[in-house]
Amino acid sequence: MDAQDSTSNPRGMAGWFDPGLPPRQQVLGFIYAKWAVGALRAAVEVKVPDALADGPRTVAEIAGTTGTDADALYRVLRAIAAAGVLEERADGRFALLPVSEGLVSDAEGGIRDMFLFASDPMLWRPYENVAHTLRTGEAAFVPAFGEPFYEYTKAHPDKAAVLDRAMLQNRYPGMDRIFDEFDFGRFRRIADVGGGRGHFLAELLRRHPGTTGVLVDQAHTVAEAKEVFDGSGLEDRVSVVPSDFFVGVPSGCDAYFVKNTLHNWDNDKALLILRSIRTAVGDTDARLLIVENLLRGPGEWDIGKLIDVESLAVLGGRERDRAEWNRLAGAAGFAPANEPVPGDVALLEYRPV
Ligand SMILES: C[S@@+](CC[C@H](N)C(=O)[O-])C[C@H]1O[C@@H](n2cnc3c(N)ncnc32)[C@H](O)[C@@H]1O
Repeated sequence: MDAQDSTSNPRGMAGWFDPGLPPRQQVLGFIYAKWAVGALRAAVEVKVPDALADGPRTVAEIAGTTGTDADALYRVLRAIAAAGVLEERADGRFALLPVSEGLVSDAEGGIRDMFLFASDPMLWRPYENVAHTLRTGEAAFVPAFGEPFYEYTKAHPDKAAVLDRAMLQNRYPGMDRIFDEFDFGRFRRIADVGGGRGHFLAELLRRHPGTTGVLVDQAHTVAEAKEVFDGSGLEDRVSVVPSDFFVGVPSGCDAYFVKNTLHNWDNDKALLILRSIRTAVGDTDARLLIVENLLRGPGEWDIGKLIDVESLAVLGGRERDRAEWNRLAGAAGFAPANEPVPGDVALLEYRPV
């Protein structure tokens, strides 16, 4: 078995250990990731991948395009190449590799915005003080930025834009499997609660021409939904409804899709969101469709267990296993209606009771 297999490696991230060190020191290999991410983030910020999009370039050429110091740039690029993200050629030119092509701006299937969000100080600085969260239970984001994450992004439009743009790229192979396997076509009207700018709702509507959709998110986020829907041909099939999901969500839908959103919140807050949905469902048979990491059991490798610490330290949120989801949904008045497989992103269907 490949030690770096992200889905089934029984020893977690053993591929990050440095076998060149004595066993008691090998965990220092995790620190290499910090060095690599810091260098790569800088290169992505100044758009080195864009400068290489049309082919290999010398450091002088890249420094000219990106407006950077050639010596510092060379050292950063050399480090990134050593880490396997760029190619450093014998003739002194640097080139993109398949793993760096997705870091070019607007690359098809790319993840530049997601990479910049995930390595942004918003998500980075809480990691400087996860011990605060351990000692107090409070998200480390709060002492670092003076307020909770979503209040901070509401007050800082530039940071909200970093988040919202990243969510357009919040897409993994597990999600494609869900789109392919789950029959969304059986619904007439689907609400995407906390649906960001509507990227997923647009894809659902495109795949299922018989459905209509309701995009539900904060006013400043749905204000940008026109970027997704204008000119898409879907304009007549979508309603955009700015709402605070703690207060209420629109009724009249036969499915309420909530993706990568409930994990942002602790059980008390997540329950409020689910109760808003349950109120909207009323006495209909509308379904609750939760898409989140579904945690595997004790001792098993699961990337969701690492994401859980980010949810905890940044947002005070949590990833959950099946029993936790069922308890939460049950408290809001929903019963399980399918049997998703843990260990990846999963769609949990619930019916109202
Ligand atoms: C992590 S994002 C997920 C976005 C999208 N569902 C996805 O998977 O890409 C969480 C979303 O919850 C929204 N949100 C946060 N607080 C909210 C509130 N009080 N009412 C409605 N939406 C809210 C955010 O604006 C954001 O779009």
